[in-house]
Amino acid sequence: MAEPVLTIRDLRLAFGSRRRQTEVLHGISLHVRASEKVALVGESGSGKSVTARLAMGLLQEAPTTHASGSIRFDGIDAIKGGREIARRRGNRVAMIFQDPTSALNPTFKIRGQFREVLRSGNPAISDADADRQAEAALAEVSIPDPKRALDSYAFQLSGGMNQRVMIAMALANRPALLMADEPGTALDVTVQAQTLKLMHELTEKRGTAVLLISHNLGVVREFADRVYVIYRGRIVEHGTTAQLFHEPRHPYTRALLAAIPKISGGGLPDLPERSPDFENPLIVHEGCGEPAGAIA
Ligand SMILES: Nc1ncnc2c1ncn2[C@@H]1O[C@H](COP(=O)(O)OP(=O)(O)OP(=O)(O)O)[C@@H](O)[C@H]1O
Repeated sequence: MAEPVLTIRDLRLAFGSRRRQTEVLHGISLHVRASEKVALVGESGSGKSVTARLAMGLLQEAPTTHASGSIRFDGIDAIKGGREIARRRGNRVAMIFQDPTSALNPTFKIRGQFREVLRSGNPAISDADADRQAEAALAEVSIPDPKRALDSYAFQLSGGMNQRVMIAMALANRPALLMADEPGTALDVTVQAQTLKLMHELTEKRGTAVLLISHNLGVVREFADRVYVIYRGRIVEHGTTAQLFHEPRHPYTRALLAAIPKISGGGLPDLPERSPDFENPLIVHEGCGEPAGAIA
């Protein structure tokens, strides 16, 4: 079996001063093997993002952060070598965030940001070569006019386009591991589903390992090979995706499964079939209550 690209053992994290600390991670252990797709699932505040940020070397330098345990990526301990891990970001390990538009720099065009990413993997790359690679990468994520996208600012592109740009950038240096923190949750559900599908296809093609962070077990069902369920800073259950869905053992996993929205195909039962007429708000459709103009 392939060696893990990421191994986290007994990870503990507390925030606060030396004298007064609050522990938020109470001994997390998980691993991700080469080419494997693993999900870390739990509700808001359970400790998913801080685990990923520690693994990316993004948190441990802060004076109010107290981390112990081990996070090994590429033979480097991220707890001790935060700077070294951070240096490798975008090269051997990359991250995709929830909101692509705010993750991109609003003051630079996509072209400049893409060149910077490619240069972090290959400092000697020329502008012309970087642009060629960027165009090919954008075409691969189905951006219709890559040249035009490169000459745009993030705010000129839709959220869905920015998410594709982020995926193209994250995978541009062929990282061994991609960490995706709730990708697309800031966008609508259709775009979120497309984002996950695209990410799945590209990482599958390239053999990139993925750690997907999500609060929604429904989202990870199609995506992940294995799932870790995190609850209040502890892994309460882990197993293959099929095991977890068919035989959930922990009550919290069962509660997460029960929270998956069910689409039965029958539509929402209590709503009238016709939607309100926004061009003629005074016309009241059956079941919609008072006309807009009637509200004092
Ligand atoms: N910089 C910080 N200082 C103090 N506490 C923090 C800090 N960052 C996170 N926390 C706390 O750590 C806990 C875990 O936060 P984390 O962001 O990892 O949760 P999460 O599971 O990713 O939730 P969400 O889905 O809402 O992002 C929370 O109680 C949060 O308030």
